[in-house]
Amino acid sequence: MFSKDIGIDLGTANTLIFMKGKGIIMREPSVVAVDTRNDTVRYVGKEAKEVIGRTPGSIVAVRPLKDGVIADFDITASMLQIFIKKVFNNSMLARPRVIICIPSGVTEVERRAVKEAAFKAGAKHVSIIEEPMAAAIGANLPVAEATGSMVVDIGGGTSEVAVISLGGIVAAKSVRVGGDELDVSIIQYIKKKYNLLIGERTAEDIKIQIGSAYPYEGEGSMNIKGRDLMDGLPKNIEITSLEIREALADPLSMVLDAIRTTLERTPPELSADIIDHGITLTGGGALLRGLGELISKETGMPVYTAENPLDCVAMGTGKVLDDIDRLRELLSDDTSGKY
Ligand SMILES: Nc1ncnc2c1ncn2[C@@H]1O[C@H](COP(=O)(O)OP(=O)(O)OP(=O)(O)O)[C@@H](O)[C@H]1O
Repeated sequence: MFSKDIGIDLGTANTLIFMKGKGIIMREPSVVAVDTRNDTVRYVGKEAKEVIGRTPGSIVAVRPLKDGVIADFDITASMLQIFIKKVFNNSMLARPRVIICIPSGVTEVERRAVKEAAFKAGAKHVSIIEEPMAAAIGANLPVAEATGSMVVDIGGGTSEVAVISLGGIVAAKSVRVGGDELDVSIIQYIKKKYNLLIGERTAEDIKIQIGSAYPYEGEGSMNIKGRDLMDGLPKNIEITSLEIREALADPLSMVLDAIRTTLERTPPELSADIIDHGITLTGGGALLRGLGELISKETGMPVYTAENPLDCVAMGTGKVLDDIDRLRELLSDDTSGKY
């Protein structure tokens, strides 16, 4: 029977599902709202994200993957099962083959556990692919060729830097700094400077609207709302793009350090290729204004942002599904030879 194989980008911020023959068919935040009275999952994805910070005491919104690791396995597994069932409208004609990309920091136990969750959701075969490899494939880098390609995937919880050649990762570094950490830095900056407490969603909004890594044309300011820590009352303040750039400088310097370290570990022949072809940015963090300029200035390399950076990892899993006979060797755990 015809089976619709799927590729899953199980990210700390977003989960995307690619279906063979259809492309990306689901994009949902990796968020679950749990009713603590009976430990049941009440909402997942977009619905759950909407209720973050607004739930009554008994319903808690959790992000089961945090800082690039699986913080709560059972909830991750339930979320994965709900997403898989959702894309098949709860009716699988035939059991699908699944390729999952998980944050690279996860342990062997977590890796096996994620596979188990996919099996429970009805998968026939489950393979894992390394995140930077999937990102590079999704960004159309020539990963299988004898040339060095450098990818920097900046997600919600982690930033993964890798140099890939001949289908393998030659040098890599992963840091637990991604878009979430940028949001936290904004919260801390505003708290310290203005004694104002803002929520995670407001911080992300500020980052997307006026955040930057490098000066840009049309710099501006934004009116934000929070709770004054002195008198506990709601308050408005005006914040400028310059201040936000200052707030983001520290976490961004950690990403820059990871890029420098990876470049230092890269064999000279491949370094020469990177000078020629540049560094490719993927992941939602790549959308931060001026990030390419900053990395280019600090490394002296040309930097390109992939088209649709948020989709690269899911597209990468999809390309492997589409061309499994040729690309099977890029899966990190397909030792059987029988995909
Ligand atoms: N326009 C934008 N400017 C800056 N950051 C953005 C923008 N759009 C999205 N982001 C950030 O991108 C991050 C999510 O990226 P992505 O979906 O690639 O992460 P993920 O794959 O779920 O995480 P990970 O790779 O760590 O598992 C969030 O932190 C989000 O705030």
